[in-house]
Parts: sequence; structure tokens; C-alpha cells
Amino acid sequence: MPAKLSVNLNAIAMLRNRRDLPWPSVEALGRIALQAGASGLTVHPRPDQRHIRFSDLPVIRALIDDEFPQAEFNIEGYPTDEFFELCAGVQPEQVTLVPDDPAQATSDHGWDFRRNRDFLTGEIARYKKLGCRVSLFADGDGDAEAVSVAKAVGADRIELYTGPYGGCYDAPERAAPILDALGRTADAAIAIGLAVNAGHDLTVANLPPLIKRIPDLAETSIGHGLTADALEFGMAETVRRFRRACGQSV
Ligand SMILES: CC(=O)[C@@H](O)[C@H](O)COP(=O)(O)O
Ligand SMILES: NCC(=O)COP(=O)(O)O
Repeated sequence: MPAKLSVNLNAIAMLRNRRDLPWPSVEALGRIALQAGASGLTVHPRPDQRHIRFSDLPVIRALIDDEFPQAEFNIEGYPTDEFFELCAGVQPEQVTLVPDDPAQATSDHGWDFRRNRDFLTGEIARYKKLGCRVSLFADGDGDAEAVSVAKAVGADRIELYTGPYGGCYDAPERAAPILDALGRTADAAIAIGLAVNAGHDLTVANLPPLIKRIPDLAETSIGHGLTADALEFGMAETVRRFRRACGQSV
């Protein structure tokens, strides 16, 4: 089955937050994305609410429940008690735990699974009680043993951090070893029954080689590059372009 596309709304929210006005509307752009065939919506609320606001979460939940009941809500973030309460309030289909510090501009690495083994075991257990699928943000460095720890702590999936791959946009020759390591990480995960998502700095240009190397990729979550394209091509056409890049027939 081709990889699903979950549209990350953080960049839309960040544009909105430039003014004390309700546009561009996260809800309206999310609706257009789902109408154009996105499989779900992703948000990454941070404690300072500089992108998604906590008040956006019930609005997105209601959009999915009322109009697109087949779609999934994926919430990404560092597992604090505050983050848990946000998730408990809106019951996302998937939670992606990310080891980001509030001061970071954006996520820039995956979990050190060995070091956080006990912490992640406890955290995953409480999200599972909410009924959420749990995915863990992971470096795609080919470390098969680390992937086995992700499985042991109870994750359902890993999400490959593709930032270094996306960062090769101006020097594609540097991408080959990074893609190879991402692929080996995915192979190790799939071999032990962990499904694999991917995200960060993915584009219509760099998605097809990633999908070719990881044909069983379950889902991509894409925000920054997709929002940039949406300014040029419109949200609906952009979602269709990214779905084609995921290997979907559109
Ligand atoms: C985990 C990850 O890679 C994304 O959630 C990313 O952090 C998106 O958030 P921003 O677009 O706000 O950086
Ligand atoms: N999990 C990655 C994500 O949701 C979006 O990342 P980006 O496309 O904004 O870099």
C-alpha cells in the first residue's frame, strides 16, 4: 500500500500567529487538505504555542470527527504531563513522541533509545491506555539494535527523522549515504514488526527516492515544504502533488 500523507499544520498556524487574527485558518486549510485526499492531519504543539495553539486541538478533532471520520489525527511532541493532558483531551489516533527541547527552533534528532529506555516504557504505557498508536521519532542512522529497543519499550512505529536527507536539496550527491542509512533503519524496524513513518523537510522532489528505497513506508507527515508549495500552487493541488510523490494514484 502506498505511503499515507498526513499534512502538518504547524506552518499554517505560525503564519496565522503573526497577527491577532484568525487567518490563515488552520481548520479551513486542514479541511482543504483532507478534501484533496490527505489521510490525516499532524500538529506539533510546543509549550510556548508559537505554532499550533492548544485551542486548535479540539477544532481539528471536531473537523476530523464531523467531516472526515476515516482520517487520522497525529499529535507530535515531547512527553510532558502538559502534552499528555492535551492528548488525553482530544484522543488522537497517533501520538509521535519527539525528544525536542522547548528552546529548539524545530525537531533536529531522534530519541536515544538506550538512554531513555525506562522513561519511554512508562510514557508509552500511558498513551496506550488512551487508545493511541504510539510512534517514536528516530534517527535514521542504521542502528538496528537501537530500533530493537524502540520495539522493546512498546512503540508501534518509529518515525524516521529525515532532516539530514532533506537538507541535501542543493547537493544530491550527499544524499545517497543518508538514504542508505534511512533504508537500513527501516529494514531493521520492519523486520521486527515496527511500522515506519517518516518526516522532516520532505518535498515532492526528495520523496520519490525515499519511497523507492522504503516501499513499505506507512506514512509521511509533511508541513514546511508542503506549505511553501501551497503558497505557489494552492493547498488542494499541493496535496495531490505530494500524494503522487508518495506513490499514490491520484
Ligand atoms: C517531529 C517533526 O519533525 C515535526 O513535528 C516538526 O518538528 C514540525 O514542527 P515545526 O514545523 O513546528 O518545526
Ligand atoms: N513529523 C514531521 C512533520 O510533521 C513535518 O515536518 P516538516 O515537513 O515541517 O519538516
